[in-house]
Amino acid sequence: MNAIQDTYPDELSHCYGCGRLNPDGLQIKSVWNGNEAIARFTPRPYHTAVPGYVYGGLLASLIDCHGTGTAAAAAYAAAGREPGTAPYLRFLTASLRVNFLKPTPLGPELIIHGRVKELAGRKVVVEAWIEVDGETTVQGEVVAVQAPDHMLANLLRRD
Ligand SMILES: CCCCCCCCCCCC(=O)SCCNC(=O)CCNC(=O)[C@H](O)C(C)(C)COP(=O)(O)OP(=O)(O)OC[C@H]1O[C@@H](n2cnc3c(N)ncnc32)[C@H](O)[C@@H]1OP(=O)(O)O
Repeated sequence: MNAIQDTYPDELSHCYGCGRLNPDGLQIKSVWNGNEAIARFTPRPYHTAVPGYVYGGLLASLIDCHGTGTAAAAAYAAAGREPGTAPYLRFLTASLRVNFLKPTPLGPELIIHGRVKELAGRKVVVEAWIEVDGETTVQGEVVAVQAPDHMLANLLRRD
């Protein structure tokens, strides 16, 4: 199945965390399975906090962009629409909460989970957590709000 980020139009694909057109970014890929979205990410050696452990800001970014990706995938599913079709359901982070439960080891692949807690109107609340070697090390919540029409219209205008 396609990652939701691969269905975003080019103009909305430059985000540092999840833009497929940002060569310097993290290029997070969130795959929706009908119940939750999963992303996989293997931190690089330079994503270090202290030797052997992942930098917390990176972990927060993973929760952030996987949260907005989960929101988009869930919103398309709830509307019975094909992901990536216009009018675009693209979400911005209104609020991001991250709890670092234990240090996250640097080296193994991280699995980022996203599940919808609430979906109503333009707002989706997503609970997300990061699992590594079968343990949850980070837990968070993202309030994602659908990008207002005027913002999208500006970005999608082709001169
Ligand atoms: C540019 C296109 C990009 C499209 C491309 C986007 C790339 C995305 C990237 C991934 C993530 C990021 O880094 S995004 C970058 C960081 N985030 C931002 O810069 C966002 C800056 N903030 C904003 O632009 C605005 O505050 C918005 C759009 C998020 C919300 O403004 P709004 O559209 O006027 O929303 P509003 O009608 O007041 O509220 C809608 C619902 O959301 C709730 N709500 C609003 N803010 C909050 C909040 N902080 N915490 C809890 N809930 C909130 C309201 O109570 C309401 O719930 P109810 O009454 O309906 O229940």
